[in-house]
Amino acid sequence: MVKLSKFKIGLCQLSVTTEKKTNIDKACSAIEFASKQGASLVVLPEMWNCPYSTDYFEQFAENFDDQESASSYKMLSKLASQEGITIVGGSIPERCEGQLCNTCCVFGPNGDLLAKHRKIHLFDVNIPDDISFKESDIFLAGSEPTIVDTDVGKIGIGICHDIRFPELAMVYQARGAHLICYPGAFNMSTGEALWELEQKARAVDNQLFVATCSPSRFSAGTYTIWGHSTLVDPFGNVIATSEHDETIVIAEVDYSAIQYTRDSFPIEKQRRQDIYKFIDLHV
Ligand SMILES: NC(=O)CC(=O)C(=O)O
Repeated sequence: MVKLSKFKIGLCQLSVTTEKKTNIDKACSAIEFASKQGASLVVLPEMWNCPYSTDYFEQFAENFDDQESASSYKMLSKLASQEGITIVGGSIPERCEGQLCNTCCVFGPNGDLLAKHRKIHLFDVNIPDDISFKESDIFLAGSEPTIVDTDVGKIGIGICHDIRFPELAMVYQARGAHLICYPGAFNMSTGEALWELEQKARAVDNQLFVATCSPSRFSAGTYTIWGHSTLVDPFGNVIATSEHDETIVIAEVDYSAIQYTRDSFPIEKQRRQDIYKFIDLHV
């Protein structure tokens, strides 16, 4: 049940250091700042507590069941309840049964964990003379879509490369999502070419809001990050965005734009399942 159909969102584009405590302190201040600006939903970047680099993931990983050591996880839960807001906690490396996952935790206003999304599509890429990265050397892929009912609507979660798979966004749309949040860390070449395009495509195809949140460009590690955390509406308009520096984007989400867009272009009613013979995405 949506309590707020019009609210402010805060996208915290943080610069990530090699000191975990510094990263947690920065995230904590950013969440408090966004909340003071009136944000009811705050989103953090992919890998906000750890440089986006395969040499750091193991060292920064947390086991969420071990409350003593899970300092990033605990901070998010505490801040959600302290500020009375919903937090889509970007992602951090999660230690799970002897393996690592790239995991996003969502907390509600009383600090409870509402959902946990493990990145489904791992970022394995090799662009000759440009970039090579292989998340699957380190991470185990998640196997479940994650849609979560919050005070600020039904939110589907994807992590970065997950945005490239329209099927995942379609599952979220079919299950009633108002907004899809993609914490992400695109790099310089994929960022310039595809970051905004992918967001607009997922928003327009599914007639819902898309929010992304990235680390800032000058984060630690050798992977150079694109930045540009953004909010796109169901019509494909960029409601708010940023450059690549550390910043907090505050923007208004108004879910009436979803109905307006769907009434204007009733593509859901016009869909010809008889022709595409798609699998049933609603189950
Ligand atoms: N972190 C990622 O998944 C990066 C990605 O998808 C990209 O294009 O860059």
